[in-house]
Amino acid sequence: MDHHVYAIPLRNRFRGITVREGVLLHGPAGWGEFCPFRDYDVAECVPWLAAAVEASRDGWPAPVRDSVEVNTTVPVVSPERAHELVAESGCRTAKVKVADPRSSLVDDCARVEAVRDALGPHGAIRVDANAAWDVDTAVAAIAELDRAASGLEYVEQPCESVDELARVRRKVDVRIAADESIRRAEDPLRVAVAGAADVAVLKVAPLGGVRRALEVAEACGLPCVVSSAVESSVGLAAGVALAGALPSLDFACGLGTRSLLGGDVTGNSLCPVDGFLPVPRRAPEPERAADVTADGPTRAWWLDRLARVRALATPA
Ligand SMILES: O=C(O)CCC(=O)c1ccccc1C(=O)O
Ligand SMILES: [Mg+2]
Repeated sequence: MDHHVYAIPLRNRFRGITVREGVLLHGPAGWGEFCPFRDYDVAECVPWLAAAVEASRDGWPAPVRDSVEVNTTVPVVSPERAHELVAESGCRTAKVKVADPRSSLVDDCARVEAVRDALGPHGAIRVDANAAWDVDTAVAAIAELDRAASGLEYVEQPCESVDELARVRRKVDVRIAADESIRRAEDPLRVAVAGAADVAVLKVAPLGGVRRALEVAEACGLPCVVSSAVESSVGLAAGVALAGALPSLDFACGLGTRSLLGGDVTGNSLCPVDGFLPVPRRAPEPERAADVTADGPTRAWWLDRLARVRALATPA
């Protein structure tokens, strides 16, 4: 079989979704994963296909390290649940989702305090606001969250625009990381030139593959953090390959997301051990894909999407 459509339930709602779906593609170099979120239009899916084609047809560039430190990712959950997730992760760094419509700043601070308690004084805490704040709200919220964390490592995408990020960055002492601003940028260099961020977040699929993400890393000239899009272990492997190939890596990567899923396509998942993942040479075989096969309508929806993205990506 050269493709497999999967549907994996999430253990907690994340980014408004409760099930992660996509297509695994097989080629001469192994397996790739195509899993753009349902709300993306066809054009936005094109780089995701390029990343899956790279993995399955070409493989990845050689790594320069053999393991990668990762953060655990804490969704919008109760402080008690956040404490448990961090304690069971084995990671020294945690990323906490904040500024969600279902969570007030008071809730966010309580969750961050619980995460600090679970990590101990030497762990690192970063927060991700997914562009939810305006400049003044960001400046005030960052001060509160920095206090609750007893020091934040960085704040990811506090506001939407590059200009707003730059303004927040001038007003706070906490580092700013750009995520959506890198992913959606036609010119990632602009983020650095504008003085908008201290750290760039790179995701393989929206950037169009490991090679393209390495070019973006070089062009933006910032320290990079590789993050997942909450893929199965097949897609996660591409993220770890990128993290393994970056010339320098100063922060833990957002690739500890296997635990957000209630299943996987592989028997041997990319779960961090003591906060580290081994750098793979190719994606793992999806030998357990049959456990998470999508139902008929879901399968039809994905094969139709794949055909339309292919048609756009390879003009007749
Ligand atoms: O960075 C991490 O810790 C996990 C990945 C993550 O948060 C994420 C996953 C899917 C879509 C968006 C995001 C995000 O960083 O905003
Ligand atoms: Mg982010």
